[in-house]
Amino acid sequence: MKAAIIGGGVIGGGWAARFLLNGWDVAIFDPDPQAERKIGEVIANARRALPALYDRALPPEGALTFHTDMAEAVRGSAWVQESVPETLALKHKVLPAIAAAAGPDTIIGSSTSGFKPSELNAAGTNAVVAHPFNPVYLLPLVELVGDAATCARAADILRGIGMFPLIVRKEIDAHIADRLLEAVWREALWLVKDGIATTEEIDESIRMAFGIRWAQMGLFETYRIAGGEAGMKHFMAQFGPALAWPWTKLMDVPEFNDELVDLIASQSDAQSGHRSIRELERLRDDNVVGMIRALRRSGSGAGGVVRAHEEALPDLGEQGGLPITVSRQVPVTWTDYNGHMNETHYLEAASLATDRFMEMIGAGPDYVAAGRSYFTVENHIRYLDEIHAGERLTVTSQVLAGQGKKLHLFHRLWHGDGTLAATVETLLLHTDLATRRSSLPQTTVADALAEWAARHADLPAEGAGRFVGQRDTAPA
Ligand SMILES: NC(=O)C1=CN([C@@H]2O[C@H](COP(=O)(O)OP(=O)(O)OC[C@H]3O[C@@H](n4cnc5c(N)ncnc54)[C@H](O)[C@@H]3O)[C@@H](O)[C@H]2O)C=CC1
Ligand SMILES: C[N+](C)(C)CC(=O)CC(=O)[O-]
Repeated sequence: MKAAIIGGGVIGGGWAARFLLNGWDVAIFDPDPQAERKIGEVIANARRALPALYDRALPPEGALTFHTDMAEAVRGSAWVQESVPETLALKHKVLPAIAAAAGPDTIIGSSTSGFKPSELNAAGTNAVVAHPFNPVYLLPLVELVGDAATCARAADILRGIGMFPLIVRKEIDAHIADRLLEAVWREALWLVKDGIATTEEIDESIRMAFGIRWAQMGLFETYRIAGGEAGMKHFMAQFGPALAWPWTKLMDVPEFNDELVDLIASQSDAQSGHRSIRELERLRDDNVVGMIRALRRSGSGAGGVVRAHEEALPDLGEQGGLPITVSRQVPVTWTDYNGHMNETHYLEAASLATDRFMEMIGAGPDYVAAGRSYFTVENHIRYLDEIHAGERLTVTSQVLAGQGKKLHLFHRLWHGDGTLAATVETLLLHTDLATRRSSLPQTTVADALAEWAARHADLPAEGAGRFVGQRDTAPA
């Protein structure tokens, strides 16, 4: 599949990374002579961050091309994303040119932060608003506004690249999220202009409290809890009167002049000017990845979107007659001060492979919830090669023995180029979770395991059965 990105700035670069890292070919048109460098830097950040959200590898990256002719970039694309600056006159120039080169089924999305589809399409085009959030390669939300059938097709494509389409029921200036953000932004500008707070103090008030709350429950669910046991009704009764109090200056907008720009910019420089924008982007990305990963566990918000996307990724398949039990990219957080994957994560990869193998024999989460599981009693790890951040790591699992209470596995950790990086030999015992003692597995599990053991019995397992300090013997 091919996507064309028209305008490769902050948002276009993010869209390019999102499509590319999900296996789409991406063609870019942007007249800025620096566009290729800038987009390259955004994609480098995305390669570091996006795969770290997943426990499985994303599809192989697509091909990235840059074009000096917009029609050439657009031709053959299933999706074209207009991301030129936010002026209606420019969008009116660019959208008809895109439409002229696009196929009849091509989805044309506009990243506009605030224009309505009826305004964008005044010249007879059929674009829908596909409004993303920065960084587009990490944050899932895309507000879709426009023709219902096109939005439904667009939503399917966006889910396929790990995003969360929110179809806006009626067109309105600034859609949903930007209306909320604009309200906070206006209040913040007032607070700075009136000398109530600095830019830094306002940021502290957000990140130390409601910013964390909003990421996992939003506004209404958060306030429902704030109503105590009586819930939302009590919350409304207590704080409803504040609507009539001077708690907001929303429509009383501060005058936008050089004085306001200089005031905000100088405080922002004092607050964050010691770091480059790319440094700040990496800090933001690491924090966002950590938060979304934490949300994966409960499936709340963006964590649920990543989990659903991961479950829809293609099956892992086989390698050399053995099942692939892990296929993932190595996150930066798995590396250490020696600049390679830390020893603990070799075991983590093997442990994930064991979990997957347990699922394959019918001893997955439901079996465990019913009171039975396998406990590891011994591991032997051979560290054969360094593994680096960003690499695609594959684990294959071989059954060495699988009778009675015993499950003896031999995991091989492979580099992306197919060379061996490590082996982990694991012995597990089937356990009754109520008594915490070893026990026989249920027949269905025992049968499935016996089948795998028979299938793997004649396969070589060089390096298995070794002990610490054992010397390599010369091959015969
Ligand atoms: N920056 C943000 O936080 C967000 C911006 N948006 C929307 O995304 C759109 C783009 O905004 P940014 O990426 O922030 O702007 P930007 O200024 O970073 O990038 C715009 C890019 O468009 C290129 N460009 C200018 N004229 C062009 C033309 N005729 N054809 C092709 N490319 C052209 C520029 O060279 C530049 O690289 C706007 O509609 C904006 O409202 C949406 C969500 C968030
Ligand atoms: C400031 N903004 C209106 C361009 C913001 C957005 O449109 C979304 C975002 O990423 O905050």
